This record gives sequence, structure tokens and C-alpha cells, in this order.
Amino acid sequence: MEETVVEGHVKIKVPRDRSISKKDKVFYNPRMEVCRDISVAVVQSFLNNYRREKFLVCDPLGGSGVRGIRYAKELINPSGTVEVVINDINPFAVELTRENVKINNLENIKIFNKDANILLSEHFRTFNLIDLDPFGSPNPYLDSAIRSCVTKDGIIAMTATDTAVLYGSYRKACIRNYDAIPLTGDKELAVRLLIGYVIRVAGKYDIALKPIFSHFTDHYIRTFLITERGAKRADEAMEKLGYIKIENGEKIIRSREEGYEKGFGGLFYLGEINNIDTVEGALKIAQERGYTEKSVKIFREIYRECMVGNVIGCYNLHRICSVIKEHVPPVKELIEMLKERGFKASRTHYDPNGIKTDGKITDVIECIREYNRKR
Ligand SMILES: C[S@@+](CC[C@H](N)C(=O)[O-])C[C@H]1O[C@@H](n2cnc3c(N)ncnc32)[C@H](O)[C@@H]1O
Repeated sequence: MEETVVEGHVKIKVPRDRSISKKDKVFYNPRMEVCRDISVAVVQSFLNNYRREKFLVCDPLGGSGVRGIRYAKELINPSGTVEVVINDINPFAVELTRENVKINNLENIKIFNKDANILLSEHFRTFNLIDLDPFGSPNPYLDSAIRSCVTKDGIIAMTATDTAVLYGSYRKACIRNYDAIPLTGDKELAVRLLIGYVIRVAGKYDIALKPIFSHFTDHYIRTFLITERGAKRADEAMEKLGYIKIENGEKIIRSREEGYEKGFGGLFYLGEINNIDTVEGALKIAQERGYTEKSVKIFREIYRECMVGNVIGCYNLHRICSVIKEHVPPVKELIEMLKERGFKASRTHYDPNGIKTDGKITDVIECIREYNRKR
């Protein structure tokens, strides 16, 4: 049995009985509407400054087709057209995608029923956007996605739901899958580890990747990276990778050149993870188009994170207060106190008890103690 749902600006027929797992006849997760809202808004924000006649999108792991169909219907290329390729290895998914394309009267979509790696390999340097939305890790599709993307101003977007691996709960799996040593305790580091890995994969093709937007929501990470051509640019991207150690709550950072030492994790991406103009544009688009409140909230929080600058990770107030044996002050108050002292500070979407600031942990501790003294 199927039902029709409205999501974004499209109507989609999806299976009514869903376990939201690989076992479903065709996969559809309504909670991922937020993820798809964010994806369309981020890509639209990028497209608003784009000058190409055709913007060719590939959704190689399409499921019901909802993601690709939303790109086909909702993206506007100010200089020309948007065309979309949707693919899935599951013939039932492909059949449902065909129906969904018809329901939405779209003529700018082509559908395939192949292994994603085969489809991508047949399209060398072709797509302007490849959106990898797998079960688990995007790793099995990364090489072919990078090769099938245009080498200048292409976008490679991906979901990773193997967050426990990237977050350090399965250290061996992380070493095996991502050739990197994870650190626990800060979700942003999981995002930086994924980006660091993808940059290394692209580097071997002399392609640089530059992140423009990333978030960690519910059980998944999403990141969007722009391609740049050439060995020099790829070298520059590699130079932004390094090792991190967390000591007394503070992050100690080492460049790759300085080498690995026991106790450190990495390689992490150490540069900016978000482009503030892209985030600002996407926030406006999500508001104007009436996308989910949660997507707007995430954009707003990430915009505020960007205002703090490229600070890696955050301080978790609960963790600090349990060590220094103090009451936990409200996050909002602490942010105000840090700002009064001349620091930049904001909430972070990664952690409701977290503060992102350019101050040191000792500055945060002083504020906590002062707040509790005056209480
Ligand atoms: C997480 S679901 C995709 C969900 C969809 N993108 C959405 O937004 O609703 C992953 C999809 O990948 C498909 N898939 C798994 N392995 C594949 C492969 N090797 N090639 C192509 N599709 C594959 C599955 O059939 C499934 O539909």
C-alpha cells in the first residue's frame, strides 16, 4: 500500500508501511525532509551566483526519488536550466520514482536502474552536483562521485549515517574505513574528520574540495564541498588537514607536517567548514520558501557559529561544570558574559549545552564562577 505525501514543493507517493530501514521495499524517511530542505536551500544559495547554461544534478542513490525530484522542481538556475538524473539499484524504487516524476509533471529528469558506481563511472566529469545519500557511509561511492563531477565549481554533497564510527565509538572501524583516528566528545570533530578524508580522496585526482556547508543533525552528517581544479589547489586543501588532541578541555592543534603523536586524533579538516554567504543565502531561501522550521533553525544557528570565526569545536558547559564542581549556568547567560568580555561567542547546532567561542577554557570557567557567585 502507498500514500501520497507533500514535501517541499512536490508530491511524492511512498510506501505506507515503513520500517525506515534497508528492509523496506522502497526507502523513504519523512524525518529527512529537514535534510532535503537544507540541501535544496544550500544548492540554491550556491546557484544564485552561478553562471552556466545547464546545471546537471545526479542523485545516484535515489530511493523514492524525492531528493532528485525536489532538486528538479525547486532549484532555479538563474542562467539556464536544471536537469536531474535519478538512479537506484532497486527496481521497485525506480518504478516508484517514475510514478513520482509523472505526478509532478516533470520533464527534466532521467531515470536509471544501475549500480551507483557504474552510473557515475559512465559519466566522467559530467555532473555539476552529485548528492550521495547512502545507507551508512558514503565511502564506497566517493571515488566515482569525484571522478564524475565537473572539476571546477561542481558540488559533491553527501550524507554519512555511520556517525558512531566518525564520532569515535568504533575506533578500529574509523581507522579501517576513513584511515583516520577519531576523537570522542565533540560532534564537530566527526564532521571535520569526514571532510578531511574526502579531501584526501580528491587529492589523488589533483582536485581540491572546499566545504561550503556542513551540519550534524539527528543520526546523520551532511557536507557540501565545491570542486577546484589543479595540483596547487589540491595541495592547499591538503595543508588544511591536521591532528588534534584534547587536553584539559582545550584543543591542541598540530599541522600534518608536524606529524602524528600518540594521543592525537586525525587527520581532521582545520579550515572553515561553512561559507557565511552561502549560509546566509540558504537561510533566506528556506524562510522565503516556507521550508521546515527545523531547517530554518539549523541555518540560523550555523550562521551564528560562522560569526564566531573558524573556531574548532565547542565547550560543553555540563562537562566543564562537573569537573570544576559548579552549577551549570544557562548557555545564553554565559554567551552574553563572554561577549561582554570582548570574546566572540555563540550557541552551536552540534550541542545544546555547547558554546562556541574564541575565548579559552579558562575564560569560560571564570564566567561560570562569576555567574554562580552573583546568583
Ligand atoms: C538512504 S536510501 C536513499 C534515500 C533517498 N535519497 C531519500 O532522500 O529519500 C539509499 C538508497 O540507495 C540504494 N542503493 C543501495 N546500494 C546501491 C547501489 N550500489 N547502487 C545504487 N543504489 C543503491 C537503495 O536501494 C536505497 O534506495
